[in-house]
Amino acid sequence: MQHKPLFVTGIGTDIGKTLISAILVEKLKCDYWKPIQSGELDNSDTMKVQRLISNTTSVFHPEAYRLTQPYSPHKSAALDGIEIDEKTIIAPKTNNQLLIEGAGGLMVPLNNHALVIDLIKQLNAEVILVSQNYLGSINHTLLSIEALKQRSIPIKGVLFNGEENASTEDYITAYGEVPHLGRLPFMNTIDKESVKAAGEHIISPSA
Ligand SMILES: Nc1ncnc2c1ncn2[C@@H]1O[C@H](COP(=O)(O)OP(=O)(O)OP(=O)(O)O)[C@@H](O)[C@H]1O
Ligand SMILES: C[C@H](N)[C@H](N)CCCCCC(=O)O
Ligand SMILES: [Mg+2]
Repeated sequence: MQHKPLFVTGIGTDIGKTLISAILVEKLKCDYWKPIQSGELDNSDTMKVQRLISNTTSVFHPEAYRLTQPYSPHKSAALDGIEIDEKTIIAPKTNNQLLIEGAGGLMVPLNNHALVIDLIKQLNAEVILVSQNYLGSINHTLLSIEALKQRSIPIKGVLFNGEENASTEDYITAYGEVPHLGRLPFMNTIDKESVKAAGEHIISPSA
């Protein structure tokens, strides 16, 4: 059976999407695709995930846009003298489960009319939302869930990253009516071995 793509997004940038994508890619042996890379082209998210996984099944698909500057994609594109055309961003063909990593959070602009959340809808993907515990994260997580629901985008669940806060996690999953997909503790060492072992903290999103 062909699965819908899984789209790993977060409640903001730098929230742990790439690390969690690596753990999921290793656990599910799925393919990885980062459609838009802004900056760090010599150490892209695709290269980071590639370095952290051990299985030989996962295929890494080339980015649709490789932008040289580390900003919101709409700004990075403008600085490179181009405009992102979201309609040209087509999921790569594969018989394997495809995991897609977004850029920043849901309402990050691709150009002056389309946001990351519009791309998720266009790609007919299901979302894994990465949240992290900080004062204000309940608001950011529930707003993200609300935006997805408003557009009828399926939510596989919320994955919590870092320090545990059980009451926050309970509130988010109860009010948001979304599955809790586990919590990744802070990792002192990030390498192939620890990424493989970290799979135990994550509940495989149900089919
Ligand atoms: N659980 C964790 N333990 C240790 N370090 C972590 C953890 N989660 C994230 N980090 C570190 O925090 C930084 C940001 O994480 P990451 O690159 O995964 O964020 P991101 O959401 O993918 O950012 P972007 O929006 O740029 O794609 C990285 O250096 C990553 O290794
Ligand atoms: C460059 C960075 N690492 C991400 N890829 C893009 C983050 C864009 C955030 C925009 C915003 O929400 O203000
Ligand atoms: Mg990333």
